[in-house]
Amino acid sequence: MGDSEEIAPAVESILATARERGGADGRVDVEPRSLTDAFADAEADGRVPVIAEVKPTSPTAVGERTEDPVALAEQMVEGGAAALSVLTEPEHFGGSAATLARIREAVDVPVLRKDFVLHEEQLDVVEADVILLIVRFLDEPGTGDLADLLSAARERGFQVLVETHTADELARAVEAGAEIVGVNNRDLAKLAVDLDTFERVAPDAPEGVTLVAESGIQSPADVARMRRAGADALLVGSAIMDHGAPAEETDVTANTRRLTTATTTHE
Ligand SMILES: O=P(O)(O)OC[C@@H](O)[C@@H](O)c1c[nH]c2ccccc12
Repeated sequence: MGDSEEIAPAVESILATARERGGADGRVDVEPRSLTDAFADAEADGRVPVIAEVKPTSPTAVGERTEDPVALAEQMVEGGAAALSVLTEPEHFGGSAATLARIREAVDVPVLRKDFVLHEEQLDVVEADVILLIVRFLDEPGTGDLADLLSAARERGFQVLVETHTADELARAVEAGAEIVGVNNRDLAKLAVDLDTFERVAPDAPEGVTLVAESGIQSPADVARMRRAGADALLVGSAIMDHGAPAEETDVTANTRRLTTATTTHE
């Protein structure tokens, strides 16, 4: 897996199903909504660029949200989200490609397809503005090559968020030509979150790369911390979805707004 650490069993199981999952016969041809323009528009409007994630559940979540994902997505946009991320992995995250298509139809912000894409044909499952490629899971026996998948995605019109977790993975992402790089604060070997990860890895990113801090961002103080460390944008799921809380006590719009209105001096 690029390093010697064992992958958490939950992630192994996600990967095992991802390796088996087929793609689509046709080839998608996307007219993407620009992610970097959406970030710039948010900044111009005084909002922190946040990619809010529609994630019905996850291996680390305490519960599940059963509301209509389209309604949740609309509330996120209402709360100032610059873009949305939609999990399409069905078995461990409760996602679906059809849900992503419905959400993309309902909003006008860019939509990221969050999944474990390992092979080129898996790019063709659904149109999205941005697609995620996870460095740690590529360039392995039985999976695609990062640089090849990056160009295959771009040929279809996708923008690509390349996810890293270490300095070595960041170097591989840059080498492969990534322009938008995510640093995941969650270690997929242990599933533990540590915001130091972004602070450690971000300084190595070359000028001109758009940097997204991913996972574990809970509060306006966390937003401030990631922004001070150089995050151009943040990817937030759990703190907005509030998995454990009952639907009537969860205000997704307010959860999103709390983070999009954070200032760099928040403590
Ligand atoms: O719910 P959080 O801690 O705010 O994290 C969101 C997002 O970063 C996380 O869902 C994620 C980051 N990389 C992934 C890869 C696959 C699935 C999920 C993810």
